[in-house]
Amino acid sequence: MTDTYDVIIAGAGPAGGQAARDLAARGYDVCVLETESEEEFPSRSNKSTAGTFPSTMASFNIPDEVVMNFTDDVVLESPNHHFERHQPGAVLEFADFKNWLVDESRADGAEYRFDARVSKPVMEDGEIVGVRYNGDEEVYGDIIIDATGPSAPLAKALDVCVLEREKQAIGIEYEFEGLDLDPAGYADLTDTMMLRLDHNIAPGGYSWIFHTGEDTAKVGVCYLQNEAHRQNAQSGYTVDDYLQYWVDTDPRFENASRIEGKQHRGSAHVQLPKRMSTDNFMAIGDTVPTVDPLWGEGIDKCMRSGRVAAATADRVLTHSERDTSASELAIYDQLWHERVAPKGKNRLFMTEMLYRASNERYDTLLEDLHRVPQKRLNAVNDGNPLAMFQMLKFEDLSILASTAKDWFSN
Ligand SMILES: Cc1cc2nc3c(=O)[nH]c(=O)nc-3n(C[C@H](O)[C@H](O)[C@H](O)COP(=O)(O)OP(=O)(O)OC[C@H]3O[C@@H](n4cnc5c(N)ncnc54)[C@H](O)[C@@H]3O)c2cc1C
Repeated sequence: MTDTYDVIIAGAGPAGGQAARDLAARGYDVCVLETESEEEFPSRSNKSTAGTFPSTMASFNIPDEVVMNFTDDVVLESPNHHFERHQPGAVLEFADFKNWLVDESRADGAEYRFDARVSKPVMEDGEIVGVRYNGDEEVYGDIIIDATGPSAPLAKALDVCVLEREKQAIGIEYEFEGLDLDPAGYADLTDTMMLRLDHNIAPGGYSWIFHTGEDTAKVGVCYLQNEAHRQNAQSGYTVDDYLQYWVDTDPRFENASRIEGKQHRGSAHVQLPKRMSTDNFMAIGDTVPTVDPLWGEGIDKCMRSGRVAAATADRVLTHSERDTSASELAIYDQLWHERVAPKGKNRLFMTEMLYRASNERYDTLLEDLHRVPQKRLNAVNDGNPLAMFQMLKFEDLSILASTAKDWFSN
């Protein structure tokens, strides 16, 4: 077993798996270190609802075999209203998807070491040249990529990204059977992905029901422990308690039961990254962090960050003089802002405003959505400031002012 590679990747999630896939396909020696055991992979890291859209499926050639259910529409719910939009999607079986990434990259020659918990960088003359894992084992590479999600042991040690506790979103999800997907008074959730804005269920965040076929669905809650959460929180409630409260009070769950062993939980940081690379090093996926602030779409973004990191590595490694210095790898940061999270700042600002709004404002927002032209909705979703401004009402000025105040004081 060689212990020196072109690229070492810590973490076999969507970001690390995709980076390994692209690099192996280009003929580089790649080694992926994953903390979980191969037999149970993914276990703790099987955290995602894994709702995706056709553009992701096509861009990364994701096969139908890892899809649990193809959906037709996206539904937004507030306490008393809903808004439906035709937007095809696919709910993946996240575990199968992660294993598919491993198989694909392995087929092109990537080497995987499971049961390999990365703890810190191996440094030489102030630069990372390898990683330490499982206590005292070491492996070396020209480029090291941290793709371990929020644990980020290498990025933290190199001071590349500082993940803020205040910006950590936590999520919990169960898979259910026996759901009533089309009761009177609610949207028909058959073949849909539904997101609900309701501080009684997810204070400072949102909840969801993603249909996975017949009478089954993925049902979850996530929120940031921010000011909006504190204002609306129920004393002593954990994220699990909120999900239980929803299940106990919503008639759609009256005859529903949890599917044994189908529980997913995890976290991601919703914040703007400052930098993502340094000498011989790039941080990708939720290590950066990369997840879309507004709707928590992380798979597409993380795979795209893996892809632009692989393209950057390819660019610097093809030179006969391999220059993997910070200034050469900074192209990754540039590509990230252009191709992974364009208008990231605007979308983050919009998200912070959205979660500060009241339940009553969520109701009026959803009523308004029926009247807003599709083109403008697309522009809002793309983070267009003018389109965002056009959605505001007079009563939003105080939210706008407090969001702006916090934004500029941080
Ligand atoms: C509850 C929940 C629901 C979500 N729903 C959706 C959704 O519907 N659609 C969507 O697009 N996104 C969703 N996301 C977001 C998406 O899952 C993440 O953005 C994405 O998984 C991040 O990918 P990643 O590769 O950066 O990191 P991760 O998926 O976190 O993968 C990191 C990998 O690194 C490994 N690892 C960790 N530490 C170490 C270490 N020290 N050494 C070695 N290996 C290590 C882990 O075991 C894991 O395999 C959801 C997230 C959560 C938590």
